[in-house]
Amino acid sequence: MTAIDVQNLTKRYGDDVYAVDDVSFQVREGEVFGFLGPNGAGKSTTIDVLMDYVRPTAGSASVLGYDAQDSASEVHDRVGILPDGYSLYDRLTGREHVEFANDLKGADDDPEALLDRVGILDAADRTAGGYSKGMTQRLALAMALVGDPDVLVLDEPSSGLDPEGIRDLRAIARDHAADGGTVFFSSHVLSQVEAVCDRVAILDDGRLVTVDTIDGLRDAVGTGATVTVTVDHPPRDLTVDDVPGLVDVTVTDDAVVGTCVEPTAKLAFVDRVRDAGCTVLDIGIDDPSLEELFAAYTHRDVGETRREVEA
Ligand SMILES: Nc1ncnc2c1ncn2[C@@H]1O[C@H](COP(=O)(O)OP(=O)(O)OP(=O)(O)O)[C@@H](O)[C@H]1O
Repeated sequence: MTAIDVQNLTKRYGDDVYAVDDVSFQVREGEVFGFLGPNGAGKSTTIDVLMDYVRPTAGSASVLGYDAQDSASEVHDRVGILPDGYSLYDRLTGREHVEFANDLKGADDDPEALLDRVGILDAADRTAGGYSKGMTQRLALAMALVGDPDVLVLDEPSSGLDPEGIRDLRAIARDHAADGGTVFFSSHVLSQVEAVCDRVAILDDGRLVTVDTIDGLRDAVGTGATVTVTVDHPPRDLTVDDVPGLVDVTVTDDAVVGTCVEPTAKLAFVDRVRDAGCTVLDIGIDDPSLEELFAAYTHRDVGETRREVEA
């Protein structure tokens, strides 16, 4: 079944700011779906429409078959949201925040179990005013998990988290999907999306650029994997011209490097190096990073993409 269905969604502010421009995509139940785009791409606006925080100019959005506008309370009952830049109540403790979320959701979850799951059980009875940025984010994630929602919407969830927090977040997202739930993971941090998502939508300047698996994106861009075969000595008679999908072969004193635009070319390439009398000492494969794919799709250079990612 479709968990999230966005059809021809447009949100315009004033006469000429198209925050989201004719965007359509579907998220399947049980998948971790990455929603990727640079700052200002329209990610939060799309989420705001899903939650009926803003009304679309045109098009529609639904969650688990419920129209985001007409059935907002049914949507809210089934969605746990970690909003971008969530503000806590300084004078309430972590435990009280989870109890508050329980009240809002009509749930009866054990605050300690949830706080433990996000790694801040030891701060359960401290007031949130003294929480660090990472702890704040962890608490907001615990609140999103209240009531075991069918759909988890995470807007820039790794913001403020340390590496351990990021690992915990990924595990929570994957567990949620493994249990049949759906995760909508919006981020401008490409590596986060790559590590956890089944499929990715790329949004740029309000428009949907593509929706695909990470492997599908790689195939479509066709930038290929770099295969480095470390050898005992340079090959004497290397014949590679007839290997389909193998391009740009270079030979150094201790390695033969080829770009494979077809997965099957990798093994064939290594075989040919062996056939040329070399002993293969090591094989390294570097797939193009999501950063490079993103740059290719949005027609930016990788340096520009990196600057946006780091912003
Ligand atoms: N209330 C508003 N009034 C006017 N313009 C807005 C409003 N909300 C968003 N925008 C504009 O819409 C565009 C998309 O913004 P949005 O916040 O959805 O992007 P985003 O992809 O979530 O970015 P970020 O990663 O920085 O959070 C931006 O150009 C933004 O300035």
